[in-house]
Amino acid sequence: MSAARPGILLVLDGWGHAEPGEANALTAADTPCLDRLLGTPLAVLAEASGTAVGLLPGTVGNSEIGHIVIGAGRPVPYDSVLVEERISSGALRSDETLSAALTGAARTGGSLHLIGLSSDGMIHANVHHLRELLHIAALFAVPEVRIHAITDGRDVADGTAATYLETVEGYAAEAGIGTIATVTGRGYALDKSGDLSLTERAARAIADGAGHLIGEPKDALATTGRGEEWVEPSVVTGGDGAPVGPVRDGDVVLFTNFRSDRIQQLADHLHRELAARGVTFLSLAQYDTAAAIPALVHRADAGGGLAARLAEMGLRSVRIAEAEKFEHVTYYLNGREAAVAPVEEHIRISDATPPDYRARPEMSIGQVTEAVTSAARRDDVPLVVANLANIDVVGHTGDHAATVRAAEHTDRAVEALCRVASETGRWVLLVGDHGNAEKMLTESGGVRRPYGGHTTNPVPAVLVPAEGQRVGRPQGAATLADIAPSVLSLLGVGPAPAMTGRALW
Ligand SMILES: O=C(O)[C@@H](CO)OP(=O)(O)O
Ligand SMILES: [Mn+2]
Ligand SMILES: [Mn+2]
Repeated sequence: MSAARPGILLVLDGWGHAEPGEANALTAADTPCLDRLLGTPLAVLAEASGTAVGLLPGTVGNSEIGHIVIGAGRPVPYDSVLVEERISSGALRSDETLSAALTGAARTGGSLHLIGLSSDGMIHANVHHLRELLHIAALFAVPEVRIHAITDGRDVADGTAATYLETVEGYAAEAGIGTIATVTGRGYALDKSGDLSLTERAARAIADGAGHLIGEPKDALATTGRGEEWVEPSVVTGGDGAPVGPVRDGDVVLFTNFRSDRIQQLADHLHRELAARGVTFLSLAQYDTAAAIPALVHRADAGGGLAARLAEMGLRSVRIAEAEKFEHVTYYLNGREAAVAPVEEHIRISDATPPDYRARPEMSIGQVTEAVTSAARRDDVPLVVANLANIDVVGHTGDHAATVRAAEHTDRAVEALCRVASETGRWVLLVGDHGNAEKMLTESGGVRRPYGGHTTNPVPAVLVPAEGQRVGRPQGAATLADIAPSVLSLLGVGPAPAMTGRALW
């Protein structure tokens, strides 16, 4: 353990590692500061995807599990793994909550509505889970199942939604039950910025069958000029031209995303309207909704990590991020603990209207940098934790040039913060939470497409020691589980008992 020094933990969101190449926006960018840091012996590559962080093997990393594991100091089984286990073991078929709801629907003639992201991006959902859910609905003789498909274009390449809709229709045909009733882009249905005008468009299509009327589900894909994330809320109509599946009193609604943060806004919006009409609400995994929606699969405990240790030792930390990543440096880093410990201060840099990030790759990084600087200048704050969102958020646009600029803005911010750290006797630990911008192109069937999704690549983790601070070189393989023990060691504190990671420096 090194002598205690205050520090700054900087999460560069979406900062993955890959060899230089046409797809790599990070190596294409002019980033002299980051390049220098990555060239020091104190830089290491850390695993941030798959089983190293509690995901299924070969699954790309994501911000939630990335920040959960950075905070926990150990891999934590993610909701996708827990859902997968309940489905593949067949246990979901005998789930009491689900059985009661479906038995009720079969008895009263109610419909089951399945609402979720229709892709296998494995960040928010897995469309293949519908196969089991439709099979279970058939087992319970539910009279009809309406599928409200949400198109992706963010976790998976654009131009793939038609394939996923076909997959859903194939599972419905195989189960002998299920019709796609609405098709809506995730930009509307999975908004998390609080823009309820977007949520309302999705809710009107799902709840009332009000939206762009279409004959076939795939007809919805022609409604967008800006990628499948923005397919207009569309309603499939039957031969008589009437919508095939609005929610009616006494129906059952089951949300099929295993990740909460983006679907919870729609879930709460629909619950406010429909629960009073005797509609039963369920979610496949546990959600952080205002409404109490029974979950079929419960979360693993992610507590007992960095936040608990800092509170135990009375070490104050200031957490800083833009709105897009604020929950990540607070709620998720704290192990999905909503209570704010007395030794924590949270600063949310809120951007009035989320612009088209391609036009503003700098986002609000200037304000974030200012907030980190003023916290670093305080001597009652041993730890400042911040997330620089640009590389991931702009990376999700799939726009290579904009992402290069986002990386360059990030580089200038890191350079400024390293200078502040040096002036204030602090170390700086930089780490990615998963990859994104190092892969901006994908290829399938010989066709190359822009790709804004995450990767399974390792992420850089690099320490800039405080003036005169003696540290060791990282040895052996590293994962995100090693970050919390490293931060605690640099603060002169031992790891929390539950931590399986180790101090890298
Ligand atoms: O934007 C999101 O919701 C996901 C991608 O779907 O990214 P992240 O895990 O970085 O939040
Ligand atoms: Mn992220
Ligand atoms: Mn992301």
